[in-house]
Amino acid sequence: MSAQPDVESSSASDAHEGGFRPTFDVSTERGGPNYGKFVGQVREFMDRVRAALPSAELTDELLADLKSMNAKLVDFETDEWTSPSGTRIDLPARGNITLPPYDIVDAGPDGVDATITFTRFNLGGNGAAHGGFVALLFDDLGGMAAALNIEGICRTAYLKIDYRSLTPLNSELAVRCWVDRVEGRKVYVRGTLHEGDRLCAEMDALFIKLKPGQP
Ligand SMILES: CCCCCCCCCCCC(=O)SCCNC(=O)CCNC(=O)[C@H](O)C(C)(C)COP(=O)(O)OP(=O)(O)OC[C@H]1O[C@@H](n2cnc3c(N)ncnc32)[C@H](O)[C@@H]1OP(=O)(O)O
Repeated sequence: MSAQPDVESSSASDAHEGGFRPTFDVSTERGGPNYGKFVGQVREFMDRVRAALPSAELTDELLADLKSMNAKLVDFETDEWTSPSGTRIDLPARGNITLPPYDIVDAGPDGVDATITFTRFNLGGNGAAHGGFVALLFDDLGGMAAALNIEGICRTAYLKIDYRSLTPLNSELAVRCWVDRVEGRKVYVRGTLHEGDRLCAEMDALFIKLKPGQP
């Protein structure tokens, strides 16, 4: 299991509180004991689709399979606060299939350390990761670093990425985000992404602490 930040339980009466919640119902059981394997298969499928040149027959076969699978999920839609894809804190990236599947190594007021391995789904071009996925990784982990530092919830005001060298696929990378300084509601966050000693990218971001009820 990944090390994960502490989050407290909140009640359903908080349903319309603003922004990203500092607290949400924690459950490592939603979706069942195999939900993590399910997400893993979804991610593998996205990798394989990105890499595949299927025959026309296989495309038709997979299309039928996917229609069948989508139909099975129609009646199980839930809100963002109770979907396991985003709230399963025991899984990489909280089980959120939108995010690159980072693993938290350590997280607290001093910053967030994580590892990430980008794969074929994250391909930008010529073997390197897409810069948008690097920014997405930094936005989420930077937001987490800000939230843990100020014990409040923030939204990104700006997110600047310097791409210092190519970010590879299929290689474990180290990412770190930390709060540089806090000025009132403004939380300035820095970040780095390394392959070994090589710096791939740096982040300079501003997160704004949300006022109570602010969306
Ligand atoms: C454990 C948890 C796990 C969970 C961890 C989950 C982490 C998820 C992280 C994902 C975060 C996102 O992607 S959030 C989604 C992307 N972001 C958004 O959609 C935000 C859209 N923008 C907004 O909603 C708004 O503009 C805000 C909230 C950013 C700011 O509006 P506001 O609250 O009215 O504040 P405002 O008065 O305008 O600004 C406050 C101060 O910041 C300054 N300021 C505002 N924007 C900027 C800017 N771009 N560049 C420079 N400075 C700025 C202002 O000059 C002012 O300075 P001064 O006069 O005080 O000096």
